Amino acid sequence: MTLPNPAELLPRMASDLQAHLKARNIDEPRYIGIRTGGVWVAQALLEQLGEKGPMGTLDVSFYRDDFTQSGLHPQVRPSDLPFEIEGQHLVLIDDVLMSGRTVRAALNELFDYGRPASVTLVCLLDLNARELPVRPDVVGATLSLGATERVKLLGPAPLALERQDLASPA
Ligand SMILES: O=P(O)(O)OC[C@H]1O[C@H](OP(=O)(O)OP(=O)(O)O)[C@H](O)[C@@H]1O
Ligand SMILES: O=c1cc[nH]c(=O)[nH]1
Repeated sequence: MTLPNPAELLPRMASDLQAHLKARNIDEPRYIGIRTGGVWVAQALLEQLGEKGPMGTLDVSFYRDDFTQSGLHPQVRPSDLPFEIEGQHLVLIDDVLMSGRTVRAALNELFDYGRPASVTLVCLLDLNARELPVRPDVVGATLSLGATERVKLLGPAPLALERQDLASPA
């Protein structure tokens, strides 16, 4: 399986996002990346869009539905949302969409800050393996992996995708 080069996906993602926002008359959305990989994609996307406004970052660790099983990861950092959530149009950005559970956790966290006017979801990769009714509005590429295959985004710059096989010894 050949993995796409994120740099080649970003220009179309940026133009698809612009078209999506324009169709909904959304002028000044607030951009939020999900740590870790989603923040790197958000930074690259904002650069592509020529957007200089503040970007929020979300760490959804405390909101994960497997939190009690996985415990607290040593690298958990607070979320940083340098703008109001209430009434705003949000663009939520992540690197990979697999089960949809990370996005569910992100939405729960965001709604603790306020009631946004809308949330647009952007993902670099959709792995076509959703367990929840979560679909990206803008997607870089869709891949179907084997049962033991995973992809990892390396970053922050340059961005690259790496294939991993859970069945192979580390
Ligand atoms: O749709 P899901 O099944 O929830 O999977 C998608 C999530 O998995 C990865 O996060 P991870 O927790 O590995 O963190 P990372 O971004 O720090 O690699 C990825 O960055 C997505 O956020
Ligand atoms: O392959 C996968 C699945 C979930 N999250 C990732 O980052 N990669």
